[in-house]
Amino acid sequence: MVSVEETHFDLNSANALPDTYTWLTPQNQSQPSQGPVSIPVIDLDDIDVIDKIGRACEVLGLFLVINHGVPEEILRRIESEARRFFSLPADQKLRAKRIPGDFTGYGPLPISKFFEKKFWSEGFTILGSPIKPASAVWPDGGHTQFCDTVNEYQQAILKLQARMLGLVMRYLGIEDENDWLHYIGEKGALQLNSYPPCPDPDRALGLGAHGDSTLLTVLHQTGEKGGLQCKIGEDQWALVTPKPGSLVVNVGDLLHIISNGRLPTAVHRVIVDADHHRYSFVNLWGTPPDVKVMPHPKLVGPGKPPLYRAVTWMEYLGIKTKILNEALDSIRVHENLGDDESIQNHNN
Ligand SMILES: O=C(O)CCC(=O)C(=O)O
Ligand SMILES: [Fe+2]
Repeated sequence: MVSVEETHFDLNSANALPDTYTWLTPQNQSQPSQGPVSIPVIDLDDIDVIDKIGRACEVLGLFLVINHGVPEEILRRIESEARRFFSLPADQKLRAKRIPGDFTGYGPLPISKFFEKKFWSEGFTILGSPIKPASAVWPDGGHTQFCDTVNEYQQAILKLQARMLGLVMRYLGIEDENDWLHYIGEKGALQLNSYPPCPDPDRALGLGAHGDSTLLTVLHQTGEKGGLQCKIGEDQWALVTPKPGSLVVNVGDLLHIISNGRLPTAVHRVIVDADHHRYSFVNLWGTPPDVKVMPHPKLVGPGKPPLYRAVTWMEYLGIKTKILNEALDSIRVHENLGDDESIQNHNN
């Protein structure tokens, strides 16, 4: 039998793009279409922050946030721990290999299986405690520092996510925190991504187009070049140019559902570069296990039927891992606001 280690292709030492990674149409346009759209920068200290963050969520579903309160020092530490992990020899990283059906683990990003070609990236997903996968990688105690950093990073980002959710809820007219505090769980999933320099970046893709199964995703990226692109139209992508001190935030499917379709899920993808090794640290924040996510009662009413049925985060993740970009449609119970003719019967 061929072992996993033998079939593992090491992106970090490759000097040509294998066929399995080569997209037939150029993916990485050297001039990404920016169009008239620019990515909003939201200052959390801005006096009009509620309106600005709400509009950013409503228009594009993706923005940069500054004055976010996440200590610089924590961002530096997660970066250094991720570099320490990804620079390990392949066989050591593979000790935490993701087992099919599991979210946690190292390997190609979970959405890869939906795409015809492979992505020029490696990912390490941590849902729940990092101790088990990290101690498999570093059995001699080297995992402690990694786990402490992951936990601190997640705590800091969670605080930010909860603060931003409160602002967005107020924008939507949900003023009382008792009407939204139940969405806040202990922590989300953490996705560490590495995009090594690529020998033929125009024909490769770091990560294919998708929306996240989250309330809000908060992402910290390294370097000045960027790589993340946000979909702004049919085949039109805006580069999310990094801004020092900022974090990227995007609306995920859960918040889209809660907002009853008012806030769009930001569809995004990642392009790669010939020289620049980019990393991203993505906090995918969902709801507590027992919470049924559905259009918020305050956002439905006469002429505003609920567009989606209720799902828990885990149920939705399960659907997403089966049908990815069709997941939202599969739980849709009503086509459009006010369109009474279009009720879908999903019991068929
Ligand atoms: O690396 C990035 O900028 C995006 C990663 C991403 O979209 C994800 O992990 O869901
Ligand atoms: Fe994503």
